[in-house]
Amino acid sequence: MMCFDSENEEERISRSSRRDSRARRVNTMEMWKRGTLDDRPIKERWSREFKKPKVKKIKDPTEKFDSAALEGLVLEVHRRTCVVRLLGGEVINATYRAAVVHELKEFPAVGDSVMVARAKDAEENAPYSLLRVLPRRSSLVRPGPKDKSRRELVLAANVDQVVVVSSVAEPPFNYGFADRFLLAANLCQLPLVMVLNKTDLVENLPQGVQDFISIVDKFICVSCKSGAGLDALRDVLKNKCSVLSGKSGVGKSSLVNALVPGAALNVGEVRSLDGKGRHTTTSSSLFELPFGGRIIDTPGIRELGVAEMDEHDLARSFPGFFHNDIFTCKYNDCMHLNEPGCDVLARVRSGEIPQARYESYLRILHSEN
Ligand SMILES: Nc1nc2c(ncn2[C@@H]2O[C@H](COP(=O)(O)OP(=O)(O)OP(=O)(O)O)[C@@H](O)[C@H]2O)c(=O)[nH]1
Ligand SMILES: [Zn+2]
Repeated sequence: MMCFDSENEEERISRSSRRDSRARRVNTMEMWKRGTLDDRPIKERWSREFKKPKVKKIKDPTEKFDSAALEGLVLEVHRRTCVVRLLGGEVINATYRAAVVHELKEFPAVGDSVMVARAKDAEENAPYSLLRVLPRRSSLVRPGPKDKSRRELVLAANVDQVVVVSSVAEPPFNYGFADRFLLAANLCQLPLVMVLNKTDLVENLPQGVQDFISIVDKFICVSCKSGAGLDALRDVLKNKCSVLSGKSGVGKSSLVNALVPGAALNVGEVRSLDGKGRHTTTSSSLFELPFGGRIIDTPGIRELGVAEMDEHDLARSFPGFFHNDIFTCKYNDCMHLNEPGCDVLARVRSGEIPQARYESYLRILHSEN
């Protein structure tokens, strides 16, 4: 007895439409043999659009606006609005419309330079609209495939360096977090600076941490409590735009407060029940440093939901494994685990690739989420 549950029904329909298209092909063959084949391009013969062309008018996002567009810097990004500081210093809210986002294939990110304007006949307190995101000099992008709406998630724009704040104790050094930022920074060709906070709590750095900092571009040991290392950190941040990230509890707020008097971030704030803390998923904040430069305080890559990289992409593009992206392992799909002819393993054994870098790769490869 046949059973037509919904799944079978679907299958049956798809099978029959396959049969139809096969029938059409057969007909075409017949017509060709008989010399009655309509040889107009397939578009002309079949397509509804061709018969009734629909010309899609691309809206000019500026048409409704005054020519007096103003330039500004994005300080925060929310779901539909962003906080922009205009060149004149005024801080405003600008909404970004789907059309703009569609045209840019991109959402605005903290650190972007943008053009905003008010609608032509708007009142004084009407909101601004975002017209354009000016070209980016660099950006920190979440590693992994683009998400469903096929956009890259830019964590911060126009940045010079990525600064990861970790604590050496309480909570202990978080390798997974550091790995992800090291990967993201390397893939975006941005230098990574590791800030090790709470050094007042330990005599010596644990061996694992020492190994890890050997593969970052720069590291600075600080203590917000004693003030040690803060001057060295100021030197590193001076006149640069740095993305700052750190897991909860490592002392990032204490650090920002020490660097930007008046930032008034809550230290040791009670966190929400879900444990994810006070950050909303898309916002970040931008702070001007009193000694020159700025910092962008971003929620972590993990908090943003890591779109896992395809593991073969990871094996091919892991920073520091291959020169000029030339894959030198014997097998194309080598994951550098124990495959014969693996050049990465050979160079880890010879010391050319630091063991810590290889371990960072393994941690990302085997991480879940
Ligand atoms: N011993 C020691 N404690 C520190 C240091 N820096 C910060 N702390 C403490 O670490 C705890 C967390 O500090 P916060 O600045 O709130 O850490 P955070 O990373 O901003 O954490 P969230 O606000 O949860 O994101 C607080 O109790 C601080 O007093 C330090 O250098 N040494
Ligand atoms: Zn390999």
